[in-house]
Amino acid sequence: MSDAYHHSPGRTAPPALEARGVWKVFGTDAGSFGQRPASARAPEALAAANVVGAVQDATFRIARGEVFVIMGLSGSGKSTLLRCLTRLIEPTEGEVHYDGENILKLSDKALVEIRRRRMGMVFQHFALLPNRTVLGNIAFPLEVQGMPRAKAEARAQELIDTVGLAGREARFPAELSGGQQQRVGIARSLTTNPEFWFLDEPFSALDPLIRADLQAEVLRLQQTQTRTVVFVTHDLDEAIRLADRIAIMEGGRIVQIGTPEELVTRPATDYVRRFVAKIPPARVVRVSSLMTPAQGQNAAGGVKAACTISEIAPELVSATGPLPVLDAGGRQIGSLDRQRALVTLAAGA
Ligand SMILES: Nc1ncnc2c1ncn2[C@@H]1O[C@H](COP(=O)(O)OP(=O)(O)OP(=O)(O)O)[C@@H](O)[C@H]1O
Repeated sequence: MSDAYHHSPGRTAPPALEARGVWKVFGTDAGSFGQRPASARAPEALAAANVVGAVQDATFRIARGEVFVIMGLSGSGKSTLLRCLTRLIEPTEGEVHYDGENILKLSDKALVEIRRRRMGMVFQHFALLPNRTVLGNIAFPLEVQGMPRAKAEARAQELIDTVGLAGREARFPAELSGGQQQRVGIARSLTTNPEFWFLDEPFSALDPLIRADLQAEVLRLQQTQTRTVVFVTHDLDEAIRLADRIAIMEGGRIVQIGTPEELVTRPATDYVRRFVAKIPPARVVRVSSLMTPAQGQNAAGGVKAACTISEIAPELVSATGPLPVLDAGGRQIGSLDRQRALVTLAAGA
């Protein structure tokens, strides 16, 4: 995750990916839906007409390198929205721009090309090729692109090491645990070095420890090779761990988009408030939000502005006065009142 997005989410760079007024409705054709006035698109009107508004008027921008998490209860429209973004499902209405180009206007051929070269995808249940080894599965997308097998396998080997599968390259999918299979899926989705990485509930079927391992893996990969990531989950804990920003969906609509800190400290609706109620503020509130700006000399020690209050708990406990706050480069940009930070640390704990 890059610090820039915590401070000014989505505003510093031109959007890598943008959805404008995206709708996906089931139960009517796009033509007749397009003629509906706004009043006939309200949730009650859709329900009365027996139309499922799986995604309703989704509009957002995702900055390059951002981890954007789509979260919501089962049936809220997360998967459908993700599939609209990749055009695995044809939206009923709206626009989806990659670097300013609307992919809904692309020919099938151009779309396949953009998916192969620029997008990587991981799903909860996706088919590994049963007759290919781990190495063969991971090399597969490159072979599809026409890369000679030996070269593709050399690249695959690098990824095997990256995702911690070294020593298992000759195994077949049936000989792997669920967590290992997901690691193969992750590696396979990254062989082409995609700029955009889409993950749809990739860890939901795994037990909590393996799940935490793989979340850490995603964060580690993101630190070494930054991509624009769209991650779908119904697990708020996972969302908070991974996200620069989270979009919360309810009944097909995005009800709030914000950093984890914004959602916890300023929930826009009761629905969001109930979702985030169990999250201790210290886990999401950043030092930068509580500090008083100050220019100082090079401080001998201090805490990073981008850290959460939980992350600096040891420093807070041992400090005797205000703590210098440092930017990523180690320059002092503020001062943190210890008492104020301790109040946040205690809240909800
Ligand atoms: N092909 C389809 N035909 C009709 N309705 C559909 C279809 N696909 C999805 N829906 C409906 O659209 C809504 C959103 O579904 P979606 O799968 O996107 O939700 P979700 O938030 O991803 O749920 P989950 O967490 O359970 O996967 C649901 O009401 C679902 O029943």
